[in-house]
Formats: sequence, C-alpha cells, structure tokens
Amino acid sequence: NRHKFWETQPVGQFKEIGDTSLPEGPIEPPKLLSEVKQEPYNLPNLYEWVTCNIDSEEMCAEVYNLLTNNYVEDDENMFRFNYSKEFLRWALRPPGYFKSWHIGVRVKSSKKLVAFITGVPARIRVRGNVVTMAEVNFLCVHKKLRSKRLAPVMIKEVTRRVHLENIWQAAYTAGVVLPTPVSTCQYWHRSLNPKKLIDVGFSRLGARMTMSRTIKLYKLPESTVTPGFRKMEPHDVPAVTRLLREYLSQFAIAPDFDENDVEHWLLPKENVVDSFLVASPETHEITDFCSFYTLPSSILGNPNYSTLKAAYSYYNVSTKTPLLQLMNDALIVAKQKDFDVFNALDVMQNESFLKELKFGPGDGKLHYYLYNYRIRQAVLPSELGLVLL
Ligand SMILES: CCOC(=O)c1cnc2ccc(OC)cc2c1SCCC#N
Repeated sequence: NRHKFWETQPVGQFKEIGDTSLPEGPIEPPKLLSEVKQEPYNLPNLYEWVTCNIDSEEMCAEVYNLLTNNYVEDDENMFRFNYSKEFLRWALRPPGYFKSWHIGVRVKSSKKLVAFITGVPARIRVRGNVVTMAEVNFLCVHKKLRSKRLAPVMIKEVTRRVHLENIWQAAYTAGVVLPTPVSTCQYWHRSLNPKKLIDVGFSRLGARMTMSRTIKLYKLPESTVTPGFRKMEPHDVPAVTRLLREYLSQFAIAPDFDENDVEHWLLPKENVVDSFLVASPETHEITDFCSFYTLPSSILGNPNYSTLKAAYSYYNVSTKTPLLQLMNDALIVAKQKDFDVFNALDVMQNESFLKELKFGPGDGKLHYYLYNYRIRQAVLPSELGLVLL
C-alpha cells in the first residue's frame, strides 16, 4: 500500500504524470470555514495534541530534544540534523506566523513529547501566480513510534489548522519520493575542514592524495577579495529587498519577499543566518548579495567528533560581482567562522559555480512538493528559486 495516504490527498498523482490536459493551479477549490472540520483529528488513544509555544524555554527545549534524537538522518546514519533552539525560533516565527501551526503530540500519561509538525505562512509565486501557502516542516515521529501511522494524522491535522486560516496550498520538501515532486534537486558539498570530513568517514582521501595535499587543495584565502563586501545591516533591508525581488522574478517558483520578510529571513542572526552584500564604494549602490544558514548535525557513533558545523547556501544575487567570486567570498567567511562544510543545492544559478569552487555532489536528493496545486510540467532545479529550511 505504497502512498496509501498520499493517494487520498489533493496532490499530483503519479498516474496523472504527462496528462497536460489537467489545468495548472489549485486541485480542489477552497472550502467554506464552516465546512472545515472544527475539532482536531483523533489520535490513537494513548496520545494527545499539544500546541507548542516555542517562546517558552521549556517547550522549545522539549522540541529541540525530540528533533535532536529523532529527526532526519542520512542514508548511512552518519549524521542527524541538529537544529538549534535559536534556529527553530527563527524558522517558526516569520511575519504572520500562527502559534496553532506548531503542533506536538504527547503521551497522555507521561506528557512526553513524541512527535512534531509545523507550518509557517509564506507567499510563493508559482509561474506568475502569487499564492499564500503554508511551508510545512519538521515532521518528526519518535524513533520508537515509527510505523504506527502517526504521520498521516499529523499531516491531516496541520492541514486542518492551515484551512482554518483560509489557506489552501502548502509547500514542503522530503528526501523520499512521494506523489509527485514538482522538482528534484541535488545536494553539493564543499569541504572546508577536509581532515574532519575524512576522519568521520564522509570523504575519502583521493587516489595518490596525501592528507596534507588534500588540506592544501581546499585551502582558502584568509580574507574576502571583493571590494565593498560587508555584512548586511538593518538599513540595507529596502535595497536588498529590491535586489532580491528583481533577481527571484526569473524563476518559475520563488518566494514573494517583501521588506518584512527580508528583515526576518535575511538580516544576520548569530548562529542562525549570515548575510553579506557588495556595495559600490563610490555610489554605495548594492549590487550583490549572498547568505547562508547554520544547521549543525550530530555525528553519529564517532568517538572523536560529536558535531558537524555545516553552512547551507540560502539566497544569492550577483549583478556586478561574478557569482563565482561572490560565492568564493562566502566560502572564505564560512571558513573564518569555523564551518566544516558548505552545502548547496543545484537550484537557481548554483550549478554555475559548484564544480569550479570544488563542491562535490552528494548522494542525497531533495524533492520539492506543492499541496493542492498542480503544475503542468516539472520545474528544473535551475528554474527553482525557493530554499526551504
Ligand atoms: C558533509 C556533507 O553532508 C552534510 O552536510 C549532511 C549533514 N547532516 C545531514 C543530516 C541528515 C541528512 O539526511 C538526508 C543529511 C545530512 C547531510 S547531507 C544532505 C544535507 C546537505 N547538504
């Protein structure tokens, strides 16, 4: 019964692939508020819903601990994502967020948090139509409760709460293939600390390569090379918003960021997100922008290392500085900040710098999905202008 659940949902179905007679856009019409189920879905008897107030230190710690021990691992169980508490507060409280979309499941008797799923509102443009959607993320079921069919009821519950806010579409990503990806992207990795990546077993010494030769291969300058390259500051928000909106307009799917969104998602926040821009020393015009977010991972079962410090390419715009040079400056700053690896998807124009800057292809793929929105033809990674956390 593969995809037994997803075959009941308003998503592109595998059997519809190639049927270009189906119209692009919402699959089901919006319901009236009175038609939306008013009460939460039933959980199996032992469990209860809890709305997670992540402003509360205690609740945030419970969510952090659940994810730290039970969230996504790579196929070889070498790493597990270790989102920090400050990252979770950033990711879950964007402009217009709903506390009710931060949903937990507790064991009634012990009150232990054993599952989690979230949504945040976002305006996303899909081939010219700006649609207010929920970005659904952090679906996590405790390792000991897997295969109890908790995920389908959690997905139905977050969908119900999204419907209550009169929102009818969603966007999400997964490492697994579900009905039906709108795009499939590839992760690429640029070693910043090659010795650690080899010691943990992620990378291997190349043939006829010594460790010192390998360290030298990935060595970066001590400081950035682009004149006018500096950290983004609050007063830059209007200009960065203009630059980013213009740049993202070329992609088939991209966020429709306004100044409030840019202020939240792109102003530097220590240990969460770093962003830089290039301002012309003469005119002070902002011509380029780059950003990456901080997402460490637990290193599983290694006696010498416990944490991988990973930077993830976020949104980058180059209108004057070559993208290759801009991204090399991003690598230089990431190395200065002691990251072990700089990761990037092959989305937007990233393919133009990946190989030249010594990124290697990962073995993981990331599939992008839209809920209740059909697109006629799959989107190439280079046509995708959306990075989800
Ligand atoms: C060294 C390169 O790999 C990673 O950075 C990494 C780290 N932690 C993970 C945790 C869960 C995980 O599950 C798919 C993958 C990783 C990966 S590879 C894919 C992410 C990227 N880039």
